[in-house]
Formats: sequence, structure tokens, C-alpha cells
Amino acid sequence: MRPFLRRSGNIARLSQRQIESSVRNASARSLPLPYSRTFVPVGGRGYASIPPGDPNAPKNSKSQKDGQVAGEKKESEDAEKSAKETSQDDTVKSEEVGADDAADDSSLRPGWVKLNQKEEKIIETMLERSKARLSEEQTEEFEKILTQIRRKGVPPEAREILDHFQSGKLDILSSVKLMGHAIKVVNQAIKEVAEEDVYGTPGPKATEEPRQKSGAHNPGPQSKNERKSQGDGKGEDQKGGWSTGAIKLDATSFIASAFVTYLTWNMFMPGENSKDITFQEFRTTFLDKGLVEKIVVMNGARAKVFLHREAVSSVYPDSPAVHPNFFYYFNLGSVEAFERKMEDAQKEMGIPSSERIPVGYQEDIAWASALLSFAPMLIITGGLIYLTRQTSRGGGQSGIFGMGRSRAKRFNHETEIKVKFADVAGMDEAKQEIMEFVSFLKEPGIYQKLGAKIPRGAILSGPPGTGKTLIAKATAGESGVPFFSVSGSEFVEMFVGVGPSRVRDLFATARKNTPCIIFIDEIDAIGRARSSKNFSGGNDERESTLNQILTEMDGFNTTEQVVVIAGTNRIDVLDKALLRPGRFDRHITIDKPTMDGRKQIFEVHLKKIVTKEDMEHLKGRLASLTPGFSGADIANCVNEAALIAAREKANSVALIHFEKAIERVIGGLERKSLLLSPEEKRTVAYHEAGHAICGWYFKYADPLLKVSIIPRGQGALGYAQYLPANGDTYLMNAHQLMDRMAMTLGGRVSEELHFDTVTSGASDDFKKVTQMATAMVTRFGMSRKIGYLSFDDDQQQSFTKPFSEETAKNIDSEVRRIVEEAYTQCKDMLTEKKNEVGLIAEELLKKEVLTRDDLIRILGPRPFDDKGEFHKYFGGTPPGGDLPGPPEPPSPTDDGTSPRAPPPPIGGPGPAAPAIFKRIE
Ligand SMILES: Nc1ncnc2c1ncn2[C@@H]1O[C@H](COP(=O)(O)OP(=O)(O)OP(=O)(O)O)[C@@H](O)[C@H]1O
Repeated sequence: MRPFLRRSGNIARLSQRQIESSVRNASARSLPLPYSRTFVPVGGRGYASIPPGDPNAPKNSKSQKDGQVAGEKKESEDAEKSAKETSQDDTVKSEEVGADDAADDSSLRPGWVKLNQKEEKIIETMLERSKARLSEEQTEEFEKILTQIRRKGVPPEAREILDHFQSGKLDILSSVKLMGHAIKVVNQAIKEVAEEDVYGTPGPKATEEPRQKSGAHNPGPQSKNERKSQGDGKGEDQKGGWSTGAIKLDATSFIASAFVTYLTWNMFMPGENSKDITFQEFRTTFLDKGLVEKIVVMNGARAKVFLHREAVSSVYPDSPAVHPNFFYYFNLGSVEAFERKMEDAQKEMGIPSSERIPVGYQEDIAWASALLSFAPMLIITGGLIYLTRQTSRGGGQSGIFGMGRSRAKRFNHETEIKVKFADVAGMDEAKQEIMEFVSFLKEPGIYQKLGAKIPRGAILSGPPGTGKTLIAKATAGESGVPFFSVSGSEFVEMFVGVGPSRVRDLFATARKNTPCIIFIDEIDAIGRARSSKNFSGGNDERESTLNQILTEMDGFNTTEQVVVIAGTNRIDVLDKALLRPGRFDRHITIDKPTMDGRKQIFEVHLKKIVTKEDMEHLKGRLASLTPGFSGADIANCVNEAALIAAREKANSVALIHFEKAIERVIGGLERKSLLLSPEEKRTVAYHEAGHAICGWYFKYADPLLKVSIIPRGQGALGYAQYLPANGDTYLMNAHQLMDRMAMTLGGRVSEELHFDTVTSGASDDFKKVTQMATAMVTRFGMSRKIGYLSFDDDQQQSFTKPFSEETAKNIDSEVRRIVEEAYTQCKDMLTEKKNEVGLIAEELLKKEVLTRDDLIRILGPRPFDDKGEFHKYFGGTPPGGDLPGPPEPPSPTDDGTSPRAPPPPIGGPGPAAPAIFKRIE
């Protein structure tokens, strides 16, 4: 600490030196040693020559005014003078200052003292330093205050501070005391100056009745006006502050902080309170003149010179060395060389050995570098303490670094969650089930008095995007009980034991907040069935997490009102123990929305969209166009439509935008850049025309919606899209399956009938047809030869087939037979309608896209009735305009199936996937 204390002790001296140097002119400042210029002693201040006068003595207002004018004039002269001022004799200076004071005394506040130039300069310099940190307005204010201080003087205590400041007798403690004192004094000074009108309005009353506030005995309109003309400064001044434009400035804190900033600045930026010199300079300037008191060798490298201050002041009165805390240093080559040089020098000077200059040795620690070397250790220790605290805060359960703490987010129904049940459309049963849970929690008595136990949990299962998370969010938003939401994957970490620990922590937190709901999304991440064939051993952590969940769900008794809701789209892989009653008692299946569900979901999302379409027709038509869409797909479509409309700079979102959005969501972008040769285009056109004609003339096929030969998405060169005539279908009979297969083969059959050769474009069609025929034989019991047996897909993928070789052969032959029947059916139809195929294909080549209306125009109305929703939305002209074309179909994925298109009929009934003419991959 020593060097630090030494520095702080030097504050005043160094400050004084800086201030003094700023008082002198530039040439004087740049003078090197020896100090040839005259030093102005501290005692030679002008104010000492002028008595402050009687504070109560009445003053003539005229003379005061004159004095003030004179004072202001003098001030400007002084300013000029100070710029030109050179180093001058101390006495001359004192006289000048005294004369100034005398001239200004008339404007002096009673009891206050006028500052001499040097003191003013000290304040100026002091505040000049602070200016860098002040705004322009603050600087302006500061200038005003300074003018007032020049004009009106300061209380005697303020001068005391400056006295201390100049004397250079400050150590760290007295600096702090001085700061406190300064704040008080400046506060007082500013208050009084402010009372007199800081903004330059003369304040006769202040002179006459210095302690009385101007408005106190002068109420009424005049006083009001006065106050107004003074910018309402009075009211603020009484509090020691005023407002300047946008800023609110407190005078006291402004000046005080400037002062304190200055002191602090100097404390840490000591500047020149020491100076390095050479041994030669040391010898000629000090040693030879007998000014050296002693020398202290610091760390064996530097010598610190202690001088006889009094002697120095008489020889070099202008030197900074007169100040007790100013030291000269010089570097030693080596201690021995230094000692030898000292010895020689003193011998030369004839100083007897008994009077030789004492030399001390001191090992000083460089605190900054010492602290720096300790820094890494301090950081590590601090870090460890922090981590220990974090760990202990987790109640010992959280493990190291809080890793075992649950990541569940707690939601407050009033704030964070904005989703309500009204935002969840088309899943009334699920909503009802969930609401029942909420009422269990809110009013358990109703159930308990009848002896019913509160269910422990519900599992929401269904395809992706069907709104499982949404309904959980709505539960949080409506239930009014704490809701903890966590994802299954958040339990999984690479550290052993973290998963179970997080489960424990989650349930412990939930129990503290009963009644409450825990929602675990994607529970299949941890709830997969435990396997006996666990060869890798890598699943141990997941299994112990699952075990912990099983334990916790068993663990809380029926009076603990904690309900666990979980979401998954793979309920089939979940561990049976998880699904048993007593754990997840309720299984709520959320399926893809029905036609009606889609309408409701469209309604929810269309509310946020600006559209002039007839809402009823719009949502019905969009719902018809989107069989197999999930809630998330619908939300995406609506948003995409708005984006398309915005891109087209439309004022509102129209039906055409929605249809484009649907096709984009399911199919991807048109690939106009993919250019086909005329021959290829012709093949594609005839291929698609074959599908279209089949769709038109087969009774049980889905009616055609659109056929196109524009390439789209990945690898699709053309497609035909159909929509189920009777809305969503959940069952398919053998006729429908046969017609669909025949229609799917229509592309290849058409190629055979119209060209010499066939192409690879029908590969996707064959895949679908095979799948359909296989399903008919192995799952739907539609083959007399195989009978009513089921050979599931999953089993077929295993190493051993669950049927004999003979059955395998029979399955093969039955699948083949069915496909051949479909082929024959298709060939008969297309041979009969060969002309129509040609018409459609040629029209396609011309227009590239044909809609249902085009087909009606060319072929006449479809010979079968289109019933239900299809007829309603696509069979006539919609309200308010022409019938817009149906959307384009989805494009296929790599495996040839549409990415989000309705599921193919193999897994269950549904609309036909678009027939796609694929290019060679
Ligand atoms: N029934 C619905 N009503 C309104 N919007 C819905 C509905 N279902 C889904 N959505 C929309 O779809 C978005 C995604 O739904 P959500 O995240 O709930 O699906 P999810 O079933 O949890 O999917 P995943 O199983 O993939 O997690 C929702 O934010 C919402 O905009």
C-alpha cells in the first residue's frame, strides 16, 4: 500500500503544480531545470490584502451596480490578461490581484470573499477536467456558475478548501475529508448564488437581505411575473437545482461532483509528483549544493532523493521540489557502482565520513503487478465459490454445476401464456378431456366426495403438427394453476445420473406448487419401451430416467394434485408401464383434422389475415383443398398466402393467394427453368392425359381436379391431382381400390397406346399400385386365395417372414393377379377413349395446365354425380366471381410419395395421391 498512500498524499501538491503551471504561460511551463522562473508562494494571495468587510453593512444599490459593471469589465480584462500573463514577481502579482478585488468588492456578497486569479484558475482547471464528462448544457451551467463565483465571491470556507489544496498537505484521509467539506461548502455557495438568480438577473434583494428569499415577502401578481421572468428558477433554486432544457441539473451535485471527480482523478492519475533525473543532474543540482538529506535505494534499482525542503526553497524557490511529497529519482546501474560514485563525489567535496549522506535500502512491492499475478488464482477461487453456492442452492439434488436441476419452465397463466382454448380449433373431444383435468385440480372435492381418484396423467398422441403442444399451452393459459413445461429431450444429457436427477427435481418442484400441471412434450425421447435386447448398454441413462418417471408418477399420492400431461407422436414406441392406468390414465388421440376440423382451424388462422373473400366459402373451399393437412400445415398455408399477397403488393389476401400457398406448401416451387424436349413433353402430356381420362370415366375413382405438365419440385415432370368426391373418406371398398389402381396405371397404358416405346416415368405409379395390391392381399383380406390373414408391414421387414414359402408364393401371385386386372381394366378404358386421351394431351401441350372446367369443356360433364363438399366448392361458381382453378398438386419426394399429401390408401383410406410422371433419377 505504501506507494499508493504516498501517491494519494501527493494529490494536493501535484494538483497545485498543475494548476500553477496552467496559470503561467506556455513558455514558463516549458522551462527545464534549474528553475529559473519565479515561483509564486502560496502566501501571496490577493484576497489577504482586502478585508471582507461587514456582512451586515447596508450597501448603496447604485454603487453596487457600478461596482458590478466595473467588476464585469474587469473580468474580461482579467481573462485577456491571464492569457498573456508571463511569470512575474510575486509581489507585483499580489498587488494586481488586490487591485482587482478592490474594484470588484462592491458586488461581493456580505461575508463572502473574492477569489484571486490564482484561485479562480484553480477552480477553472478543476472543473475544466470534469468538463470532459459533462454535456454541453451542463458545461454552460458551469460557466454561468463560475461567472457568478467570480462576481459574487465565495464563502470563506470555500477559500479554506483551496488553501488546503494549494498547501499540498493532503493524504488520502484528509482528501476524503476535504471532499466532504467541499461538497458542503459548494452546496452552500451554490444555494446562495442561486438564490440571487443564477441566470444573471440582478438580485438587489439578495444584497440587501442576503438570507431572505426574494419571493417570501413579495407575493401577488408582481411576484408571479418576476418568477416567470426568471424562468421559474426560484422554485428550483430553493431546492438547490434547476432545469436546463431537457436536463434536470442539481447545482450542488454538479459542482461537488466536478470537484470530487477532479480529486479522484488526481488520486489515481498523479501526474508529475516525481521526476527522473540522471546521476549527473542529481550531483550538480542537489548534491554539490548540499541540498540532499538522504537517499533511499528502491529494490536495488532506483534511488529516491530526499531533499532539505527549506534549503531547496531558498535556492530553487520555483522548483516543485519544495513540496514535501515531490521526489527525484535516478536509476542505478548497480548498487556497488552507485555506492562507489557517491563515495567518490563526497570525497571530492571533502565531506567527512561521519557526515556522509545516509543511504537506505528498501524493497518495495509493485502492488499492481502483485495483484495481477494473483488474479488467476482469485478468479479460480471466486469461480469455485460461485459454483459451490449454485450447487448448494439446488438442495443437494442438482449435482455439480446445477446440471441435475430440471429445465422445466414455469408458466403463469396470467402473463406468459396468451393461448386460450378458443385458439384451438377442431378437437373438441381432446379439449373436453383436458378441461376435465383442470376441473379436477380446481375443485377436487366434487370428485373425491364420490370416491373418485384424480387421474394422474394424460398422454396426447397424434401425427406431427396436430396441435398437441397447442392444447397444452391453452391448458396453461386457462387452468389458473402453475404449469411446468419441459421437453423429453431436456432430461437427456451426456452425464450419467442427470436425467433421473432432473426428473426428481421437476416433481419435487411440482409438489411444492400443488395443484399444478406438468407437461412433458415429446415424451418418446425418454419413454421408449425398455428393451431386453440392449446390446450396446448405451440406453441405461434413458432407462433410468424412465424408471424415475415411473417411480415419481407412482410416488405422489392421490391427495397431491399434480397432473402430468405428455405429448408424443410415437405412442406405439412408449413403454407399456408408462401407459398403464395409474400413470398416464388417459390416452387422448389427436388425429389429423377432418373436413370440419380444417374449416375451424382455417377460421382461427384467417382471423389474423386481411381478406375480402366470403369467409364461409373461403374456409370451406380451402378445407376441401387440403385433405390430410395438419393444423400446422394449415397455419403455414394461411401465413404463406399472406406472404404471397404481400409480395404481389395486394391490398388483401385473395383466394388465388391461398391456392398458390397450398400448392407451394405441398409441392414446392414450379421449375420453369427445367426445359423438356418436345418429344419428352409430348410423352408427359399423353401420360398425364391417360391418368386424367381414367379419373374422369372410372366410377369409383376420385374426380380429377387439375392436370399439368409443368415440372415442379423434385423430379416431377407432370402430375394429375384428384380430390375425393365425397370429402374425407375413411373406408375404401374393393371397387374403389381397383379403380384407383387402374387410374394409377393410366399413364403407362396411355404411353403404350400412343408411342412405340415406353418410358421410365411411370416408376412411381408402379410402386403405388404394388403397395395397394399387396395391402389388399396381406392386410385387407381381399384375396380369396390368401384368405383372411394379416401379415403386417413391420413383420415383413424382419429377417424371418411370418408365413411359409408357399404363402409367400401365393401372395406374390395374388398381387400380380390384382395388378394385371387393374391393368386390363385401364387398357380397356383407354383403348375405348383413345380419342379423348389425344384431345386432352394436345390441349395440355397447348396450355400446360388443365383444370376441371377445361375437362368439362372438352369431354362434357363427368358421367357420375360428384356429391358432398366437392360439388359444393368445385361444382359451381363461387359467390362473387368465376370459379378459380383448383390448386396444383403436391410434388413428390424422392421416394415418389407426396411429402405432405394425403396418405396413400395402403395405410388406410384417404384421397388419392397425385399421379406423377417422374423423370429418370
Ligand atoms: N387445432 C388447431 N387449431 C389451431 N391451430 C392449430 C391447431 N393444431 C395445430 N395448429 C397450429 O399448428 C402449430 C403447431 O402445432 P403444435 O406444435 O401444437 O403441434 P404438435 O402436435 O405439438 O406437433 P409435434 O408433435 O410435432 O410437436 C400451432 O402453433 C398452431 O398454429
